[in-house]
Amino acid sequence: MPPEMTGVKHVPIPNMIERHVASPDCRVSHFIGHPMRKMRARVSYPHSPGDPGMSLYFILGVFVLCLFFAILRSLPCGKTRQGQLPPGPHPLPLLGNLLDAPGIIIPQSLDKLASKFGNLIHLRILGRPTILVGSHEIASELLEKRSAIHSDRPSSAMMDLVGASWILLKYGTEWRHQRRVFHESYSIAAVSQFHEIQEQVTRKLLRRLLVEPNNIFKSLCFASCATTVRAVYGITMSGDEDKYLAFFERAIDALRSSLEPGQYLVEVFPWLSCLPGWLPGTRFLRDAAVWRGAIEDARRVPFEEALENIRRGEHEFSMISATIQWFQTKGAISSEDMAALRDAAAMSYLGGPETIASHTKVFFLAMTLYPEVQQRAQAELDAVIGPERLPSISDLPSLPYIEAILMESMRWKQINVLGFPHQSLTDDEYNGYHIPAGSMIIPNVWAIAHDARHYPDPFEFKPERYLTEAGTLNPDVLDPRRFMFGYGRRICPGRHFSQSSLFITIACVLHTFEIRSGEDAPKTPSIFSCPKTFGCEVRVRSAEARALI
Ligand code: HEM
Repeated sequence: MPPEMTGVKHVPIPNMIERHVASPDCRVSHFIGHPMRKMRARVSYPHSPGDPGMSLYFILGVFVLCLFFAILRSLPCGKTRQGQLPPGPHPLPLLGNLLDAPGIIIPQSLDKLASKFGNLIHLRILGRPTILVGSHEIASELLEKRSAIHSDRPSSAMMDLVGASWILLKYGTEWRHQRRVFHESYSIAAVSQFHEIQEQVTRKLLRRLLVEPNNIFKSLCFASCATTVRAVYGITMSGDEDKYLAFFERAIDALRSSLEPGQYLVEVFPWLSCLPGWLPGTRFLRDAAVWRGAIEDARRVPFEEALENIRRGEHEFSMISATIQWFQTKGAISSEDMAALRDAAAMSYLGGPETIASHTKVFFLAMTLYPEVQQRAQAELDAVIGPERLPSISDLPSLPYIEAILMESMRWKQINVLGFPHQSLTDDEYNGYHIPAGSMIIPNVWAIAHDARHYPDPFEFKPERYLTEAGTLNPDVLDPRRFMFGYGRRICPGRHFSQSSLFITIACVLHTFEIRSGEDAPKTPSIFSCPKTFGCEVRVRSAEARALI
């Protein structure tokens, strides 16, 4: 992006924006007053009681047929015509390994599976072959080197029902278009345009920690959401009651509920989504209609507001304003451009804040348990930054110990023990094992992050593991950022943005505060996960530090 585009406050309004705001299928401004009520009013079930199109007998007939074929497809078999599948637990007829599914999001069960079957495990979940990959080397071979084969996403009937299939885009033209939008805003070169925003919001976080030292987790969530909403939409969030915090929380809850593993039979039998909503057992259809409203609000309302601000010439620099300028340099803006921008923005809004806040929380937990790490970090900050100023994102190369804390905070405890599933487009073979087309390939991030070959004492928080004796980053140690953001063509496009957000928060908090365990701090926290809340307090380090806040 040419440098003159960054920081520009007013851009001429392209006709496309006008058309988009006024377009009849984009009536978000109508929802602002009563978003949920209006969204719900729009949702209708595919078949009403009086609809003669589908009789109960027909539904039953289809059900029996599907059941028959599902049983046939799921009969236990470790071999296909094309070759031997990777080892794994025995699948049950019809259910496959569905009963193992809830277990695979629990580290202890993943450990058991890996010790029995190794680093490449085959399971049959929701009628499809699922390959769990427990080593970085295999994940990078399949998902990076062979990413032309394994870069699709599985579809989900529940995501379709809640109107969120745009989050799991198939590998194709639409995804490529959206990826170009992401690249334009979040590539390593482009992401520095957000540094000032990230630094400003971090200073606000420090002030809030000073005033509310006991409200740390709420403050972290607010800060990560405020950074994203400001950077993406150019909107400044006001406080805990801000509507964009509420939209975000509702949409995240909706997504979490609809993606709960093993919860919905409709994932096995997608045709169940065609049943009328009044039938007993179709509660999921009614829930989905409510969740659809929450997700659609988050997708459209802030986008419409950002466009309106641009139209009125009252906007701040943001991903939206910069991308629209970039579109203009290429010529006329198409409706596909605007849809790609809307969805890229919404994926940032829904994908960024929670992940960033969760890793920051892990950092706080580590500081309460490893005071010697905190002291060494503060010694580095005192020596490099000094008492006169706060750290900035450009200080990252001079603060290797802080960067090592960031890396260890990502590796030590995971928010999601499994990575995002990829789907194979064609058959593949790895190490003599057959990987059928349509397989879901899921990195077992928890196992990779605790692989003792790369990380001796994997359950200890040891930032020094990434450093040479001279105190510089050691390129021979596997950098957790190489797997925590996924792999290959589907790698997280927000990774550079996230790293600067995490870095500036860690550096500024350590520079100004001392983090201690609070009264209800866990004496021996679980080695597996980060507790939802834990006793933690912050105190200003010194009078000089207070003056900086
Ligand atoms: C610490 C914070 C974050 C972590 C750990 C993280 C992690 C991930 C992972 C593991 C994936 C799946 C990659 C794969 O399929 O191989 C992903 C995808 C994605 N992330 Fe992030 N993410 C973070 C923050 C962000 C932010 C801030 C944004 C946006 C600004 C973002 C946007 C996305 C998008 C759009 C995708 C989907 C990519 C696709 O399907 O092609 N993420 N992220």
